[in-house]
Amino acid sequence: MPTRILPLKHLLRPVLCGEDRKFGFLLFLRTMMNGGGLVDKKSAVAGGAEEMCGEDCATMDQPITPWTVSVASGHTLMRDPRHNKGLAFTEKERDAHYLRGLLPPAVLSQELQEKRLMHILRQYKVPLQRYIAMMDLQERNERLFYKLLIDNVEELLPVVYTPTVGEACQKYGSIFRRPQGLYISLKEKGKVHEVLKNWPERSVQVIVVTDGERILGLGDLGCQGMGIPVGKLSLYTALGGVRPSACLPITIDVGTNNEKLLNDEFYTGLRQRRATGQAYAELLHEFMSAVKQIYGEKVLIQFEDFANHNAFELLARYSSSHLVFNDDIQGTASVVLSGLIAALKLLGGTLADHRFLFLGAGEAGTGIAELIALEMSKQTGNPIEENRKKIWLVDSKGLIVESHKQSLQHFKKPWAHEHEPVTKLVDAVKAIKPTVLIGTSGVGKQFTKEVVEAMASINEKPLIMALSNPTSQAECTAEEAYTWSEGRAIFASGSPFDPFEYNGKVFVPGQANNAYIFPGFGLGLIISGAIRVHDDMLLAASEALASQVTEEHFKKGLIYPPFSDIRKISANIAAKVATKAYELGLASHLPQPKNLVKHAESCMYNPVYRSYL
Ligand SMILES: NC(=O)C1=CN([C@@H]2O[C@H](COP(=O)(O)OP(=O)(O)OC[C@H]3O[C@@H](n4cnc5c(N)ncnc54)[C@H](OP(=O)(O)O)[C@@H]3O)[C@@H](O)[C@H]2O)C=CC1
Ligand SMILES: CC(=O)C(=O)O
Ligand SMILES: [Mg+2]
Repeated sequence: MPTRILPLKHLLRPVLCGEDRKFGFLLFLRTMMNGGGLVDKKSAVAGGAEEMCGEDCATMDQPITPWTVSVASGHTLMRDPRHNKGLAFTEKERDAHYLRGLLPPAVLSQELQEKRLMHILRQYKVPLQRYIAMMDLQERNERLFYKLLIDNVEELLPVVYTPTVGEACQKYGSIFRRPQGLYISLKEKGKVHEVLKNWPERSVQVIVVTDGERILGLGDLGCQGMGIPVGKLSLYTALGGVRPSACLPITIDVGTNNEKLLNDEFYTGLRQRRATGQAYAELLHEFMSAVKQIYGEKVLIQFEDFANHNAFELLARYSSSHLVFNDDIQGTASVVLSGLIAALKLLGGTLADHRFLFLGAGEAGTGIAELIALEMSKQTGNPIEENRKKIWLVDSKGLIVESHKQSLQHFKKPWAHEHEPVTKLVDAVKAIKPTVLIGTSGVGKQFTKEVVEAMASINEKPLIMALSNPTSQAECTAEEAYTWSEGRAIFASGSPFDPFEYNGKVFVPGQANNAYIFPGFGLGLIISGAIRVHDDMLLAASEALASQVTEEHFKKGLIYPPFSDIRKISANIAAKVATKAYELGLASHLPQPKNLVKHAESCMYNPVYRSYL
C-alpha cells in the first residue's frame, strides 16, 4: 500500500486551528511519535483522516480518544462539505486524492452541476422540499450550495430564507437530519466556554444568535429557531461574501412556552418552560463573556428574533462592551429608512415633510421610528424629540398616546404623543393622516380594504409597507395594496410577492427586508476591524442602499434595487459602513484602504471550486 507523505503545513494546520488546546499539541506529538514524523499511513487506505486507534480498537469496550489528523482525501474528502466537489473532481484530482473508483467516470463542471440541481429543485412543488434539498446540499457540497444561491438569488432566497425558513422552523423537529450550528442550553450553564470550544472553527467573525422566542411573526419556537441563525448566516456568505468558516449560528435554549412543542415527541429542545430573570441573564452573560474571550473583541454578535422584553435590554447592556447588532431593531430600521429615502424621489418632499404611522410598536416598529427621527435630525438640525412627533405608533391596544404613558414598556414611551385614545387602525389612519403606513405587528391581514382605502383617499401615492414575516403574517398582500388603492400604492413587504398586473399595468413589489442590509453591514464591520456599532453606520448603510436604486427601478415603482445585484450592493454598503467606522475612530484595520468598495469586493468569498493540485 502506498504511504502518503504529508506536507508539514497539512499536519500543522489542525494543530494550529486548536492552538490554544493542549489536545492539539498532544495530537501533534503523538503523530510524530506514531508515524515517525510527517507520515500518514492510513490515508492511503482510507484516503484521509488517520485514526490513531483504528477501527478495530474503536469497537472494543474500553475508553477511546477519537484522535484524528484531518487531512482529507479519498472517501473522507468526498464526505467533507467544505472541500467536496462531487462529480467536478478532475481526472488529476481523482488520481492525486485517492478518489478513483469512488466516483462514476463522468467529470462535470460546476456550471453543469448547478444546472442539474436547479432542474431538480424546480421539480419540487412543495417549498419545504426545496428547503430540505438546499440544506442537504449545504451539508454535502458547500461551494456548490453557495454558487447556486448566489447565481439564483431571487429564486432561492424565498427557499433558504423567508417565507420557507419559517415553516422549516415550525417543523424543525420532524425534518431534522444533521445538526447545524451550536446549541447552548441551560444544561450547559457554567460550561459555555467549553461548549463554544467544541465548535471546529477558530477564526469566527460573525455569530448570529437567537433564543427562539420571537421567530419571525410565528412566536416562540424554542430550540427550533435554529433555522433562523443558519439561514441568516447563509445570507452573510451568499449576499455579503463572509466566508462560511467565519460564520457561527447559535441557539440558546432556555426552554419554551410553546405548549405544542412541549408536548411534541419530536421536539429537539429542552422540555421545560422558559427561564427568565436571573437564570436567563446569567446564561446570556456567560455566553457573551465566553464569546469575547474565545473569538476576541472584533467578533460580531448579531441578535436575532429575541422577544422584545429581552432584545432591547441585551442590546443596551452589551453595546458598549461588545460588537453587537440587533438585526430586528437596527437592520430593519436601516432597510426601511433606505426605502423611504429612495421613495422620496416618487413622493416628493423631505423626510420631515412626511407623517408616519406604524402598526406594531415592538423591536422593528420602534427601531425604525427612531432611525427615521435620527435621520430627520441630521437633515434638519431639529432636536430628535421634535421629529418623533411626526411618527405615530399603534400597538395591540391602539394608538400610543400620552395618557397611557405610565403603563407603556420603556421603548414605547418616546412615542406617546398628545392625542385622544384611538383603538382601531382605520380610525388612527383617519385621525393622523399619515403619508406612510408601516406594518410591524407580526399579525397578518391587518391592513384591511378600509385601511388601504383610507390611505388612498388621503394620499395620491400612499406608501404602504407590510413588513411582517413570513408571508402568512404580512399585513396585506401586494395584490390587495395595488387593487384597493386602484394602482396608486407604492408597496413593499418583508417577504416577497410576485409582480401583479392591475388595469393592464404590471406592478413589481419591493422586498423591504433586513437581508439587504445585514450582510453588507457585517462585511463593512469586518473589513474595517470595527470594535463597536454606531447609529451613524446604520444611516450610512441606508444611504448606500438607497443610492443603488436607479430611474429604471423607480419606473417600475420599486424603492429597492433587485436582489440579483446584491453582491455589488453589499460591497457598496460595506464600503460606506467601513468609511464611517474609520471616521468615528472605531476601525482597527489600519491604514484605511484607499478604495473601500474594491477592497470589500476583493475580500468577498467566492464559491467557485478551487483546484486541489
Ligand atoms: N421585514 C423585515 O426585515 C423584518 C420584519 N419583521 C417582522 O415584524 C414583525 C414584528 O417583529 P417585532 O417588532 O420584532 O415584534 P414585537 O413582538 O417586538 O412587536 C410586535 C408589536 O406588534 C403589536 N401587535 C401585535 N398584535 C397587534 C395587533 N393585532 N394590532 C396592533 N398591534 C399589534 C405588539 O403590541 P403589544 O406591544 O401591545 O403587544 C407589538 O407592539 C414580525 O412579523 C417580524 O417577522 C421583523 C424584523 C425585520
Ligand atoms: C426578517 C427578520 O429578521 C424577521 O422577520 O425577524
Ligand atoms: Mg429577525
